[in-house]
Formats: sequence, C-alpha cells, structure tokens
Amino acid sequence: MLDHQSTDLKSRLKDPSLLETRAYLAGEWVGADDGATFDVINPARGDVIAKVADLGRAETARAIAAADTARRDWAARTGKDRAAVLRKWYELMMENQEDLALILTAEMGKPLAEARGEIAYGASFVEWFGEEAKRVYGETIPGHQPDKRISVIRQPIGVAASITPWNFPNAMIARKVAPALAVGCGFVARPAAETPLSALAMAVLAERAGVPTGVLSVITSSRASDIGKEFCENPIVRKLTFTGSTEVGRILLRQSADQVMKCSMELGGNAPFIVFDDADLDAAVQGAMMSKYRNNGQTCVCANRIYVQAGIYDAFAQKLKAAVEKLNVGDGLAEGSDLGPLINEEAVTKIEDHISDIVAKGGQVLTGGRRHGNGGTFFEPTVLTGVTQDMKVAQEETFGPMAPLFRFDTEEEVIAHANDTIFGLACYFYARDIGRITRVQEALEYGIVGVNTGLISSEVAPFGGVKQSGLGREGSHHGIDDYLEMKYICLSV
Ligand SMILES: NC(=O)C1=CN([C@@H]2O[C@H](COP(=O)(O)OP(=O)(O)OC[C@H]3O[C@@H](n4cnc5c(N)ncnc54)[C@H](OP(=O)(O)O)[C@@H]3O)[C@@H](O)[C@H]2O)C=CC1
Ligand SMILES: O=C(O)[C@H](O)CS(=O)(=O)O
Repeated sequence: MLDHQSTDLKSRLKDPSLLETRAYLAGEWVGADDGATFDVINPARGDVIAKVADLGRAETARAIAAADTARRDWAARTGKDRAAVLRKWYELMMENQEDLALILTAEMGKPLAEARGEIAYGASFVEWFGEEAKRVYGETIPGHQPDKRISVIRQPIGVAASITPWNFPNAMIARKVAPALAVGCGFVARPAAETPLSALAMAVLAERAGVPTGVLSVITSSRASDIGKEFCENPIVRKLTFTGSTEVGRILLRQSADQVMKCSMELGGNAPFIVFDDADLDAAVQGAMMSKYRNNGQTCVCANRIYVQAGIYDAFAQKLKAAVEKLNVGDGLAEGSDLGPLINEEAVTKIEDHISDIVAKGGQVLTGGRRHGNGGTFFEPTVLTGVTQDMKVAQEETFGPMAPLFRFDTEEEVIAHANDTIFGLACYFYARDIGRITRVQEALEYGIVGVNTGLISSEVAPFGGVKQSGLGREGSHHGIDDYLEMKYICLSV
C-alpha cells in the first residue's frame, strides 16, 4: 500500500460542492432515515475518502414514487425541451471534467488520464441521447380494411431503475440514464457501494442542468440486495437496467420475473483476442495492450484469452512482454501512472488463482505474476505462455492485468476454441486476408467484433452481448428503444 497519506480529495477540487455524500432523493439531498452511512475507500491508499448516506428500501420506494409523479410532466415536454436540458448536462460534465475525474480516480483507482477519458465517454452518451430525444419517430401503416387507419407511436416506458458496477462509475450510469431521460422516463439509480461519489456528482450537475425535481434520484446504499429487491418487486418500476456480472444478472432476472419487467442486461464477458499469422504484428501487440490493460483489465470487454497462431507465437510473446514491461504501476492520482490498484482484495485473489492454475497445469509466467511492490491491491502486469483450454482462464473472466497466450494452428480450431464459452460480449482478431476476415467475423458468436482494433467502445455503436453476456443494446440509436413502449393504434373512420 502506498504511504497512508490522506487523499484529501476536497482540497484538490475546483468545485468542492461536487463531492456530495448525501443521497439525491426526489430532488432533495438527504441522509438515510436512520442516519446510517458507509465508507468509501481509496483503493490505492486504503484511506476513507467519504462517509456516504446508507439508504434502504423505504427511501428507495419514496424515490420510485416521486419518479412516477415527476415523469409525467417531463414526458409532456417536447423532445427539443428535454434535449436542451441534456445538452446543458453534457456541457456541465465537460466543464467539470477534471473534478469529476479526480473524484472517480479517488474512489475507483484508475489513473487520472483514464478517468478523464471516462468522463468524456460518459458525457458523450448524454450528448448523443440529447440529440436522439428529438427523433423518437412513429409510423403509419396502410390499413387492412378500407375504413381502418393504422398508426404506431412510441411512448416512454415509465419509471426505470439502474444498478451499475464500480469499474466505470460515471459512464455506466450515463449510458442508461441518458436515453431514459431523453424519452421522458423517471429514473432511480443505485451505484455500486465502492464508487457512489461519481454518481452523486453527476446528480449535482443534473440538478444544475435543469432536470426537474423527482425525475432523477441517486440511491446510495451498502445493501445492494435490498435495493435490488425494491427495484424488482415495486410494481411502479417498469424497466430494470443492470450492468455487472452474469451471476447477479441471473438473480435480478429471477427477482423481476413476477413483475414481467422489461430488463436490459450488460453482463460478464470472456473476450478472445486472436492473432493470425498474416496480421500486422506490431499493430496486434498495440491492440492487445489496449484491450487487455485498459482499466487495469477491469472491463467486461477486455481480452481475456489471447490466441496466437503458431508461426508467430514466440515473436508476438516477446513483443508483448517488452510492451508490458514499460507500463508504470502507481497511484492513479499521480500523473504518469498507467495502471492503478485493483478494486479490492477479492480481485487480487482471483488473478492469483488464475495464475497458479495456469502454472500448475504447465503454463509459464513470461513477466509479472505477483503482487506489486506498492503493496495493497497493486498487481504486476502479467503475461503467461503455454496456456491451454483446460485451464480456468479459458472459462472464467479474470478481470485483471493478466494476458494468457494460447497457441493455435488452424482457423477452424481457433474459432471453435473462441466460441467455447457461455459468454458472447466482445471478441477481437487481427488478420489482413479479406477472405479470412469475412469468414472469421461471421463465425465468431459475439455481440461485438473488433477487427484489427482493440478498442470498440463508442456512444454511436450498439454495445451488448449474446448468450449469457446479456440482453439488449446500449448506445447508438438502438439504445433508446429499451426505454420506449410501442403502441399500435387502429382507427375506424
Ligand atoms: N457487460 C458489461 O458492460 C459489464 C459487465 N461487468 C461484469 O461485472 C463483473 C465485475 O463487476 P462487479 O461490480 O464485481 O459485478 P457485480 O455483479 O458483483 O456487481 C454489479 C452491481 O450489482 C450490485 N449487486 C451485487 N449483488 C446484487 C444483488 N444481489 N442485487 C442487486 N444488486 C447487486 C453491486 O453492488 P455492490 O458493488 O455495492 O455490491 C454492483 O452495484 C464482471 O463479471 C464483469 O464482467 C462489469 C462491468 C460492465
Ligand atoms: O463496464 C464495462 O466494462 C464497459 O461496458 C466497457 S466499455 O463500455 O468501457 O467498453
């Protein structure tokens, strides 16, 4: 653990009022009914950076009821009106990008440069769906009888609730709240207990942007299961949107089934990253670095398995090792850090378990493989060779800075291995033969395919998985559909 100096976050902010520790409930900044709070820890230093209101089901029910009331006037406004409010929110997020990044790094650990990037990424969803607010079109259909006139309109689904993870504490909420508010929904967000401060700062700016009282609430709580049950069991909630593990996604789908609730699920991944022997090797190494070590490997679209064709395996491994050994591991608040700490001790145990399993079954550590000298939850960026399909990492998501290299011979073999998983979120491959590119991009069973790139995240594209990686899509013009209901009107004239 880095020296136990206090993070002293407030003194670093241009606008200290963005460091809010109360929950945002129906337009009021409140503590928990019972006054309870929970600690928010800086994972790099281990110190408590805030004590945040610890709300329960009763407060959550009040937020849901308020959203149901407030959404009606909000939906009655024109799309252009709602667009103007979202545009202002976007502008405020970008004007306060540095403060929002400092708050995000302090509670989550990612380096400031990445945190700045996440703020811009999250804000881009607010900008994008602000524009989409003006384009929620319906349609007319030629009648089936002479006296019939058919039209279809799309209306906001009602109150939506979100549950989001710690790894992108700004962007994962923005990707959900922006389309919901754009169409006129009410929205209740419950951020991860590890990282509530980013969501609260977003709410401060939403209020300043003119989001009406009650339309948006942010429920901070250490009791994830309780809040989740309120979201799933409260009949007012018509939409649940979740980003997190497949395990928790299954729990929420079961819990919300009694309400026949519309659900969006962005769940776990197990991304294969395939390098064919006709690839641009240096580009493939760069792509692997971006895909594997972004957010310290803590994203659902990180390369989890790296398959390299036999003829270039050794050359790729050495080039990747050289690039990895240039990475700086340090406090995210210090400029120049490439990798911060992992989010918690559980995350370190997971990567250690995968490494020991690989070594026990015949794999080798090429570089890294141990806890970092910084102590705490810092870990050395790691590359392993000799990895095979019988090892845990072939089926489990590592969610850490570990690149396992699998060797393969043929296109058919690697497609079969890449698809041999219950997950189907993102995959990547590097090749230059157009026939191979066409065959492989069509054969891979994933919702997202990166071809000759390791970075696929953008607000303009539909993000989401197949199989047990999720339901629905976020971002792009498709992303707004999840917050709308379609109504068919048959008029007899
Ligand atoms: N597809 C995608 O876009 C993404 C997928 N993920 C996946 O999520 C995992 C890592 O994130 P992680 O946060 O650990 O995932 P979790 O699924 O453990 O947590 C995600 C969110 O769900 C909350 N939660 C946990 N249990 C329950 C419950 N029973 N009822 C209601 N809410 C609950 C958590 O609260 P709390 O943290 O307070 O316990 C957190 O806010 C990885 O598997 C990763 O692949 C992560 C990000 C994006
Ligand atoms: O939470 C995640 O892992 C994100 O969905 C990944 S991305 O959108 O930043 O690519």
